[in-house]
Amino acid sequence: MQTRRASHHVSAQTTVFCTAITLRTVVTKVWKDVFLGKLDIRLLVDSPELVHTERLKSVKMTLKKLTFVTGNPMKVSEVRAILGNANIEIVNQDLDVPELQGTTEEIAKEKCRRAAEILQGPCITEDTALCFEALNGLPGPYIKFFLKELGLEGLNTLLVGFPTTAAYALCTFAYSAGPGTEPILFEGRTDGKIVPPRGVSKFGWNPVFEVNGTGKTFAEMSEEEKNAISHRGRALEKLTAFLRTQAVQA
Ligand SMILES: O=P(O)(O)OP(=O)(O)OP(=O)(O)OC[C@H]1O[C@@H](n2cnc3c(O)ncnc32)[C@H](O)[C@@H]1O
Ligand SMILES: [Mg+2]
Repeated sequence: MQTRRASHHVSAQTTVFCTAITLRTVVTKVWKDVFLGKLDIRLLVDSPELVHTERLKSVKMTLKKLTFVTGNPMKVSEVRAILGNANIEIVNQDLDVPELQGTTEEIAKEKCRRAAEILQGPCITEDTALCFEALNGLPGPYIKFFLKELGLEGLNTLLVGFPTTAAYALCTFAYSAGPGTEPILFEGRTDGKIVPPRGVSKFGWNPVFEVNGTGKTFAEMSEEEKNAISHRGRALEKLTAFLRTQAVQA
């Protein structure tokens, strides 16, 4: 009788011990993934029911949420429309991130680095440049200030006397896996020319940018038409392809 009770006691202890070891292994693996940046900790909060690492990996593969740091609601709406069926939810954070002077790459990387530091987590940022061939690529990343000071007509006046009005729109997305990691860039470009304003003026310099081969400015296109050929659409194609490879390696 005593022997039976003792063996029962030992087997209960063994079960508790094994469960503790298993739990410890799972928890250690999850926190290691979080620490190494393989797993966004917010996924744990969003999906507390998923405690098995294999299932957590599959959550990462779907990349449900991505924080897009921007103060521009039109960018958010275009990105959401373009990513519509890519199974990625864009969460917008309007943080006041300083934009440095420099090349489009330097500006994009530094902005994303700072955004990830403020957020203490992964994020994407985006910079849009409008580059005039006659001006060796200027205003480029400084288009926001030129547009604000000169207006749509002024962007045309700027090119009077130059032999070409050729221009291109350049969109640079930067992705940071978290603070302390080097942002990765994804560029998209659309070629066109600067023309007197045409179409509905809802977003930035859309009315003065006529896309090559279409005879239309961005402001004369439907959202779908613009997104299919835009600098933003092309950059997002590269970003989503990258996110898919990340998921495969997870
Ligand atoms: O917070 P962020 O993301 O920096 O938003 P922002 O509005 O400051 O954006 P940028 O620094 O990239 O400046 C780009 C300027 O070009 C404008 N712009 C950006 N994308 C555009 C697009 O697709 N069509 C027309 N104008 C655009 C935008 O309104 C800004 O005036
Ligand atoms: Mg900006």
